[in-house]
Amino acid sequence: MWRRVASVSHLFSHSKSTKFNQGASTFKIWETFTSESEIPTPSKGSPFVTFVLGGPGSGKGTQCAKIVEAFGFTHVSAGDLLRREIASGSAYGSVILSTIREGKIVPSQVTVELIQKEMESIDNYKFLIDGFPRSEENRKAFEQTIGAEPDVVLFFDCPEQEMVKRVLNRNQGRVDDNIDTIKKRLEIFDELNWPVINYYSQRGKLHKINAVGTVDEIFEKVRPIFAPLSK
Ligand SMILES: Nc1ncnc2c1ncn2[C@@H]1O[C@H](COP(=O)(O)OP(=O)(O)O)[C@@H](O)[C@H]1O
Ligand SMILES: Nc1ccn([C@@H]2O[C@H](COP(=O)(O)OP(=O)(O)O)[C@@H](O)[C@H]2O)c(=O)n1
Ligand SMILES: [Mg+2]
Repeated sequence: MWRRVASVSHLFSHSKSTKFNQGASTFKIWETFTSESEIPTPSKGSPFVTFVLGGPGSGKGTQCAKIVEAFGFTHVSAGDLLRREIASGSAYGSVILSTIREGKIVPSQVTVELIQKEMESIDNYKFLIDGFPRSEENRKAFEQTIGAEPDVVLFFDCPEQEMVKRVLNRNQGRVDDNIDTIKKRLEIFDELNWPVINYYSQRGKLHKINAVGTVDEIFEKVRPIFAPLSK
């Protein structure tokens, strides 16, 4: 039932000779970037994808809202898409719910399909993909299915104690914002996140941001990354 079709191809169709569909040769382009502050220049013909990584409660969603406001991105939250799928009563709903409740990672095939559909439905070329990829499996599934790599990867680096405190105070009625599930999520984050971080760090795409401070203080560290982009 899952198809390896880049049906977001309308987004990528103008980028035939760009990094989006050159496979391994993509990396050659990126190896030339020596400074992590350099980002590629986006154009309306091809999507500009930013992955937003960080542990639970590190402030990904909060900072995404600020980036949307300042730079005109569309926020695509993997967790929100999964919760929307549960609420819609879809066939995947019960599996997704039990996976989230256990603090585990939903199979990449499901999450990537939701992200792909969402990207297709949006009339914008600047995307923030929040909470994804959470594992190497997630990362590879996105690249293989969508045929694209991110342009920028943000990583909100936050101490565990601070993340736990924030999640327990979040008050959004989420089934996974309780101490038992948080512990599990942090364990899984620790186990699966670092290979993804290392992967993008080696490719010069990673922007690691200290996520301790006020929301505005943190955004002032994010802002310069996107400064070359106009809204
Ligand atoms: N810099 C910050 N300092 C204190 N609390 C924060 C900060 N950023 C976000 N929060 C709060 O912490 C909770 C988790 O933030 P959120 O953006 O949902 O994180 P994530 O998406 O990474 O799980 C929310 O209640 C949010 O209001
Ligand atoms: N790529 C993803 C993103 C979220 N999820 C699931 O959805 C849950 C909530 O994700 P989220 O991004 O909304 O959570 P926060 O980091 O924002 O607290 C995760 O703990 C996973 O169970 C997933 O399986 N795969
Ligand atoms: Mg979030």
